[in-house]
Amino acid sequence: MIKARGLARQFKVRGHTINAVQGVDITVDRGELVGFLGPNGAGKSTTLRMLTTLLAPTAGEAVVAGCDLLTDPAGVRKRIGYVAQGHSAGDDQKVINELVLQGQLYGLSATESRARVGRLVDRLDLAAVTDRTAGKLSGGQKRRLDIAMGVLHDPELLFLDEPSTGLDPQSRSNLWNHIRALRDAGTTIFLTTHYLDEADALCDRILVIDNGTIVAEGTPDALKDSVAGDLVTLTTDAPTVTAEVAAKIEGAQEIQTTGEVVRFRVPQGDTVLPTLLRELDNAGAHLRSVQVQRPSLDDVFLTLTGRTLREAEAATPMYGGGFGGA
Ligand SMILES: Nc1ncnc2c1ncn2[C@@H]1O[C@H](COP(=O)(O)OP(=O)(O)OP(=O)(O)O)[C@@H](O)[C@H]1O
Repeated sequence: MIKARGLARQFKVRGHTINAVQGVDITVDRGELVGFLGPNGAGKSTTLRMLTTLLAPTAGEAVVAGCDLLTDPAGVRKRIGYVAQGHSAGDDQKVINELVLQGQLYGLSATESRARVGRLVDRLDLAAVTDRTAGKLSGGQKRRLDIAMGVLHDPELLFLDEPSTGLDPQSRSNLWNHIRALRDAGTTIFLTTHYLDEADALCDRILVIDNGTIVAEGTPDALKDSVAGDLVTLTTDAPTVTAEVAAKIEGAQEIQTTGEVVRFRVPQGDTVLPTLLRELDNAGAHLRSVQVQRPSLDDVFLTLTGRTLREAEAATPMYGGGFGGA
């Protein structure tokens, strides 16, 4: 559904060249829900704007929804939906009118558009608010309205830019359900996010982007497995003996002792526990607690880039502050 090769975009600002996206390869299969994860300024929106024909690439090529991005941008536009970061409906317009009008902009007749809007507002839980003005909707309802506007023409491929930014936790998980339902109904979805939990909970596959380059790609579980392994934390009355026993466990690495706490990583934390507990018992070490944690996507980012996502975001230079929606 998406096949991009060497896609790149530079910006020239006051004599400086910004390499916002540096030759990314992206493959998304039909029916997938793929997340594009990275800190602010990593190049997510710029990539999305190129894939949706809104911004010309400086280099590279792509086929999007079966059409060539460079030679048939109109074909791409017809087949995709795009929900940008900002709220797209007019605040003083009634929801129903905005939606029907949007359908007509996509070339549907008024009757056809009304019928489709009727089905969509049911699916996206907006039926109760169609007579309200868009400005009176809650954050979650607004995002669902944005999505409704983006899928009125029934696109094969939907792009969502930071769909849940600014939503409270309940509205986020509700929105995720709607995004999953769209995928289950056959829409291929490519979304950007800088939330690890969103990428983890929602996406079949994740591409991690940092400084305009894709640094990792895989299912959330495969990405986590690529980190050194599960983190085992043992609190014990005999840390030295415990660390020695841990060192003998097959695959154990990064063994660290801090006071009474011994930590190490091992590929499958839960499967080594029985052996570990038996060996510790034989060695006379008593445990006060045992914890096994799967690595998080933040661990993945840390392993790949040497920074946590939070640090990466804090370090992102804001270029004059004027490119937020870029
Ligand atoms: N129109 C523009 N002119 C100059 N620089 C730009 C422009 N658009 C984006 N940039 C720069 O390109 C880099 C990538 O920006 P981009 O918006 O793609 O990142 P992002 O990962 O989407 O971040 P965010 O989550 O904040 O939207 C940043 O350094 C940004 O300042």
